[in-house]
Amino acid sequence: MAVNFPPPRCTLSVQNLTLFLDEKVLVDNISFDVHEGEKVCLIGASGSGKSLTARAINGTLAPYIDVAGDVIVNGVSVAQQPVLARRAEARVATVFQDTFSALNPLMSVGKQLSLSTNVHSRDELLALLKQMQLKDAESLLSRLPSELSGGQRQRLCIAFGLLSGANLLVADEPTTALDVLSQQQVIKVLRQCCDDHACSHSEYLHASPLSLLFITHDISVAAQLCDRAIVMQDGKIVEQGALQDLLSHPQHPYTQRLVKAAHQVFSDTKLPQKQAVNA
Ligand SMILES: Nc1ncnc2c1ncn2[C@@H]1O[C@H](COP(=O)(O)OP(=O)(O)OP(=O)(O)O)[C@@H](O)[C@H]1O
Repeated sequence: MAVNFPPPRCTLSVQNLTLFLDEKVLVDNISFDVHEGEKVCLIGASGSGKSLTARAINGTLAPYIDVAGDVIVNGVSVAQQPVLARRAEARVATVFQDTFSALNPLMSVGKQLSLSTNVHSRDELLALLKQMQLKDAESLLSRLPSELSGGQRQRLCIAFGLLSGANLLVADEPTTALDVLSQQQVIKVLRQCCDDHACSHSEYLHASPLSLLFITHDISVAAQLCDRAIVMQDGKIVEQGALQDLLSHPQHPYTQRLVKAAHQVFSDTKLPQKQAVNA
């Protein structure tokens, strides 16, 4: 007898979102959903509106930007709500390209983790860092953020984000400033957090499957991580669908250019498969 599973829950629903500055439309009537456990990328050129969309989702939009439409996180309408006004279930974990803006430069990593989270004992902190694939965890705890590599800092920021208990992680260009090996480590951690629910083995992290909105201008990085892609150009969504479909049959001229450029980088015309990250 066929078993009917319930459809996955919608973690994030962006509905006809428009962002204006005075008369100028910066993000133009965009709509998309992210379901529980999904890894979705928002791809577009610089200035296409990706970061503004991320800020509307996580509640950090500048107050002078006008908002129309809605953003619904775990069933709660939050489009007009700044982050500090949000109920716990509508909080969104966010990691940015600039890790220094998220970390206190004058406080050791261990102290920051224990002050801003419920993880206090040294053993618990060490276990957490291990989950983030951070080696030499003992020594990391006593270091300042400036004494970590960019990739280590980015994985630390992912840990901070997830420790908030959020089930939605928005990662805004988290690998852009990193070298290729550090990029791979960050992608591997994000994959584990989403796919294997590795983080949910810890009582300190989210209990339900994590959904990811991964923001990038690089479709070849997105291809290593995400299932679905939303392509933005000039504030509008021009195409969305399964990432592998977009890679093999891009419809919109902008997506076609993105895919062609990515194929030129990988001269054998094969983009990296998601599994390659596990190698
Ligand atoms: N706080 C702001 N005030 C005024 N205009 C803004 C603000 N933030 C972004 N913009 C404008 O909105 C448009 C979209 O910017 P956004 O930062 O969302 O682009 P992006 O796709 O994230 O680009 P990048 O990949 O370079 O980060 C741009 O024209 C930008 O100049």
